[in-house]
Amino acid sequence: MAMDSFQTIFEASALPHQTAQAHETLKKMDPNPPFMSTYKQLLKAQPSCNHDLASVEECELPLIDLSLLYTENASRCKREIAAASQNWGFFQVVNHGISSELLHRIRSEQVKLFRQPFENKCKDFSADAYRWGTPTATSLHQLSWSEAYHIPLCQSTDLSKHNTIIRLTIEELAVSLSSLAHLLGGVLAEELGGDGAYFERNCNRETCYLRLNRYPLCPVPGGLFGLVPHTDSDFLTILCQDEVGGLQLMKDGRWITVKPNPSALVVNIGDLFQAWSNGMYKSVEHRVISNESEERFSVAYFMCPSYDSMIESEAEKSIYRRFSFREYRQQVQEDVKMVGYKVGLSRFLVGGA
Ligand SMILES: O=C(O)CCC(=O)C(=O)O
Ligand SMILES: [Fe+2]
Repeated sequence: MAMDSFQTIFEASALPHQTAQAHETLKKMDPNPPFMSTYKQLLKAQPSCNHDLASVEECELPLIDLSLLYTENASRCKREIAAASQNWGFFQVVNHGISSELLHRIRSEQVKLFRQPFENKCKDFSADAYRWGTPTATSLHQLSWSEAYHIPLCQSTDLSKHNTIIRLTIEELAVSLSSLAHLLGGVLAEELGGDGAYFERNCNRETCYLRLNRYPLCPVPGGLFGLVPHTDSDFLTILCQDEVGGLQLMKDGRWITVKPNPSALVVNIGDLFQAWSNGMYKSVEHRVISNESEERFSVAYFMCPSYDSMIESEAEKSIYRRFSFREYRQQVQEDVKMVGYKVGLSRFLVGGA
């Protein structure tokens, strides 16, 4: 039965009445990465992937109204941001100061960018910005059914050789998201009694990244991960998602689905903030679930420091040893290569191996 449905997926893409030439032309125009042919062996070996997604509950993340920061309720608002970062590692913000016109503009540029033929995608931005699937996957559980442009903002001047509009839109968005990230980072640092200006000094537009994600329709029965479970290797991430949904996070040992809120941005704590706050703020595992009927888009801004920035908490007894962002990145890359996955912060525990 499972094998039948797998064959149907493959055969659906074979059009018997087409000439070879027409087929070639269609293939050339296809925006989708060649998931089915590339992962044919994995899909054959494991025709459906039981991620046990059915039992996942939907919830609303703590919702923070940032306009309160400019009222007499500012202290309460700051405490709520810190509490959500401790208890959830995730929250959503409204009245965040990013214009909805700009968010719509980036979305429509992003859609155009991803709708171009697959063949053109590597050519548009600098060579290694465009990624799709998971080249190292040896099982369906390790495969991300998505494509992305992972854009270092330091390259914003030569971001896109051909497309000026998207370049300008990305630059404009980076400026706004950078102020929002500094604002949130400052609040979180001050709530810890720490250095509120740390992020202004160590993270600037040159050191941060913007990631444009697209989750294409996934015809595999039972669905696959759009993005495999992970934590982010930054201080904090600001995410603008569409209304399709699919983002899930780990809370109290269970996966829960985040209910999309069209007027909110989602914020999550990354590994560096967990270390910097001595484990107070949580870098929580999250993942995206693909679906077979609606494609999904999201934009993520990663607040990262310069590679030489040192990450250490001001606590008397630090859980993690002092490390540079460069060291962290290198360790993550080495682990992915050697162990097959990101080990993350546990590598940097005081007294750890
Ligand atoms: O698309 C999403 O909802 C999440 C994206 C994400 O987690 C990431 O890019 O690190
Ligand atoms: Fe993430």
